[in-house]
Amino acid sequence: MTAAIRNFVAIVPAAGIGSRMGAAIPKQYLRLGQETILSHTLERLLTHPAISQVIVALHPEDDLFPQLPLATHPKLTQVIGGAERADSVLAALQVVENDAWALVHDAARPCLTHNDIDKLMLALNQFPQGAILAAPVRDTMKRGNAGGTIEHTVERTQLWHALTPQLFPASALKHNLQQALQAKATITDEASAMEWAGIHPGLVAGRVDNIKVTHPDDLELAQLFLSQQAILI
Ligand SMILES: Nc1ccn([C@@H]2O[C@H](COP(=O)(O)OP(=O)(O)OP(=O)(O)O)[C@@H](O)[C@H]2O)c(=O)n1
Ligand SMILES: C[C@](O)(CO)[C@H](O)COP(=O)(O)O
Repeated sequence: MTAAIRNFVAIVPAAGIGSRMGAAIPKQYLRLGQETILSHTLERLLTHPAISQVIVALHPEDDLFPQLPLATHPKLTQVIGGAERADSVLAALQVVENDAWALVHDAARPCLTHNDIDKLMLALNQFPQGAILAAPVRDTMKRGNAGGTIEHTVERTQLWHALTPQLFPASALKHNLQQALQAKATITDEASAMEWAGIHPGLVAGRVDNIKVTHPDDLELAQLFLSQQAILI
C-alpha cells in the first residue's frame, strides 16, 4: 500500500501572557540555555522534513518576536492570536489550506522530539480522523473539594494527560472549532473541539519530557530535558 502523501502544517499558539509563570515577560520568551522557549519549539517544527509550513499565532502587542533569529525563516508565517488559546488556533487555521493536516503544538512545549512527531503522523494510518500525543496517568488521582480535602479517588484506568501536538484535518478542525466556540463549549485543546463534534481522536503515547512550561519550577525541568536530549541526539 503506498503511503498517503499528506501536507502537514504546524500551528503554534504563542499569544499567551504566561500569568501562572509570573515573569516580567511572556513565558515563551524566557530563555532555556541560549535560546527562548519559543525558539526551541519553532526549531523542532521548522526542521522536521514533513512539515511544510509553521504558523505562529502571536499576541497583538508582542514586540519580542521580531528579535528572534528564526523570525524571518521562509517556512514561518505569523498571525495575530485571540483572547483564548482556541481563538489563536482558529486564527491560524484561517490561513491553512483546507486539504492540509494541522499539527497544533503549544509554544510552551519546547522539548518535543522529531520521533514523537513521526509517531503521531504514522498513527493517522490507524486513526484517520486525527490523533493526539498523550501520556498515561501514572499516579493515583484524587478529586479535591473546596475544603482542601479529598472528595474521592478518580478511576485512572484509561486516564491520560493530553499533550501536543494534536493532529487533525485542517478543514474539519476549523469547522468543528468554529461551531464549538459559537456554542460556548469549553475548548482547552483541539481534541475537545473534535470530541464536541462526536469524533473520537486516537491516543498516541508520547514522551513524558514533552512538558508544558507553565509554572516557575518547570523551567529547570525543561532545561534538564533539553540538555539530556542534546546528549542523546
Ligand atoms: N490567548 C492565548 C492563550 C494561550 N496561548 C498559547 O497556548 C499555549 C498553552 O497555553 P498556556 O500554557 O496556558 O499559556 P498561557 O496562556 O500563556 O499561560 P497562563 O494560562 O499561565 O497565562 C501557550 O503556548 C500560549 O502561548 C495562545 O496562543 N493564545
Ligand atoms: C493543549 C494542552 O496543552 C493539552 O494539555 C492544554 O489543554 C493547554 O491548556 P492551557 O490551560 O492553555 O495551558
